[in-house]
Amino acid sequence: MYIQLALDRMTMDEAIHVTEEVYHEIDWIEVGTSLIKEYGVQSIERLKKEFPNKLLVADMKTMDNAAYECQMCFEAGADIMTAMGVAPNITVKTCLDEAKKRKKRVMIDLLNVHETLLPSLLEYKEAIFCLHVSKDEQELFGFNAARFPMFLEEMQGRTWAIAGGISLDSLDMVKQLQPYVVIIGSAITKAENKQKAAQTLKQAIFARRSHG
Ligand SMILES: O=C([C@H](O)CO)[C@H](O)[C@H](O)COP(=O)(O)O
Repeated sequence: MYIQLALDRMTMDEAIHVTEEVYHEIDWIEVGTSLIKEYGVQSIERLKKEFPNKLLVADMKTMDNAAYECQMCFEAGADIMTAMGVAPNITVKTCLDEAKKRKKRVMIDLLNVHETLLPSLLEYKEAIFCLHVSKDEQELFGFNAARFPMFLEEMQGRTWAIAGGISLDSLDMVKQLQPYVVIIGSAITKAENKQKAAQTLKQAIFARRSHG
């Protein structure tokens, strides 16, 4: 199980500082959507420059304009980009094609994907799927991704990630689900002692680390 650190709602300097603090506890770095919106693709460039040895995920949440957005984020240094599963199928497919051309990958965010749409997305065997509970659902409804995860059966045999309000409290449940990637943002980035928070989370995960 890999740990992906999600960097959101902070300045670029804070993002770099947090990553330095927890560098040894995490595997992948996510340039959060909020950083990309606030600072543009320079946020991707800067994080790749600072941390060239970590795999970098650009949380573009692409909904349209796939070729252009892929070019922007991959040229800036992203190793993986995210596309929304609810986007038109041609958009998702174009992201996968663009990624393949460059030997990069796409994470398909299943946020708000209806079960009738899922089968067409599961055709993309090379994708990483992300079971995601949104920030708004977390903050306004108290949901988190480990509590009522959807599409677990469908994820069997696939490469998949889980995201949305995951913390030490929900980690036992996450471990049982055995995702390929566990995406953690606020539980680390908003903790008073970020290094300690990341260390504790990693120790809890490492106790049953199965691959990676
Ligand atoms: O994708 C995310 C969210 O939509 C905000 O852009 C976060 O990366 C994801 O939710 C992980 O962050 P936490 O929920 O704070 O753990």
